[in-house]
Amino acid sequence: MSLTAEHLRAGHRPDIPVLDDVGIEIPRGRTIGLTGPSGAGKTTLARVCALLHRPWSGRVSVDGAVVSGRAEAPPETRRAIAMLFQSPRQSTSPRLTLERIVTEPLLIARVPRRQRSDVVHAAAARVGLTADLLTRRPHQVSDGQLQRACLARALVQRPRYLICDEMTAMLDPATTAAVVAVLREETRTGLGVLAVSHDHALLRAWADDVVELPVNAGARTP
Ligand SMILES: Nc1ncnc2c1ncn2[C@@H]1O[C@H](COP(=O)(O)OP(=O)(O)OP(=O)(O)O)[C@@H](O)[C@H]1O
Repeated sequence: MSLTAEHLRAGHRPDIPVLDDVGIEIPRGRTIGLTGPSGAGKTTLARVCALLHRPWSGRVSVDGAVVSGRAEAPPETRRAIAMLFQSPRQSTSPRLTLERIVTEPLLIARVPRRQRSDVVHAAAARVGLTADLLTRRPHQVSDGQLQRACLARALVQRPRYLICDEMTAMLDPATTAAVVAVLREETRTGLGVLAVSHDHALLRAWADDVVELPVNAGARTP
C-alpha cells in the first residue's frame, strides 16, 4: 500500500519542466524525507503527490488506484491525503477560531455535531493545544500554536498519507520535536508521510529514507 508517483513531468511554465521523469513512493507506515537544492522542484513534487498540481504526464496512484486529479478523485481518495504547509497562516482563515479550523474536515465529512467536539478536543490534546487556545483566532496565537492546530486538523481527517512541505521551518526546536513525535506515532499506526525539508539533521532523525531531488536541466533553462 503506497502513494506512488511515476515518470512525472510537471512544471509551471509551458515547455520548462521542473520535474522530468521523476518518481517517488510513499509507503504506508513510513516517512520519506525529500530534500534537494532550492528550485529543484520539491514543492512541485509534494503538490503533485497531494493532487494539488496536475502533472503534464506520468502517473499518481493511491493504494493501487490511478488518480488523474483532485477534482476527479472520489471523496474517499481526497480524504486519504492531507497536506501541511510551511506557513500555517496561509492555510487557515483568520476569521475562524482554532476549534473551528480543526473541525473543518469533520464538517466536510458530515460527522454529527455531538461527535465532533470529542474528536476535536482529543486531537488538540494530542498536539499539545489547550482548550483555551482553541477559543482563539489565528492572530491571537503563535506560528507554532497555529501549526499545531493545522496538524490537529490533518489528524481528524484520518488521512492515509500526509504531505509535509517544510512544515517545521517556522517552528522552534521544542515545537518541531513535539510535532515530529506525534507524526512518528502516526506512522507506527500506518500513516505514510512525505517530509520535505532543507534540514538534513531533522530528516536523519525523522525519516526512514531520504530522497535527494537534483535540479533538472529543464528547470535551469531561462
Ligand atoms: N507558481 C509558479 N509559477 C511559475 N514558476 C514556479 C511556480 N512555482 C514554482 N515555480 C518554479 O518552479 C521551480 C521549482 O520550484 P519549487 O518551489 O517546486 O522548488 P523547491 O525545490 O521546493 O524550492 P525551495 O527549496 O526554494 O522551496 C522553481 O524554478 C520555481 O521558480
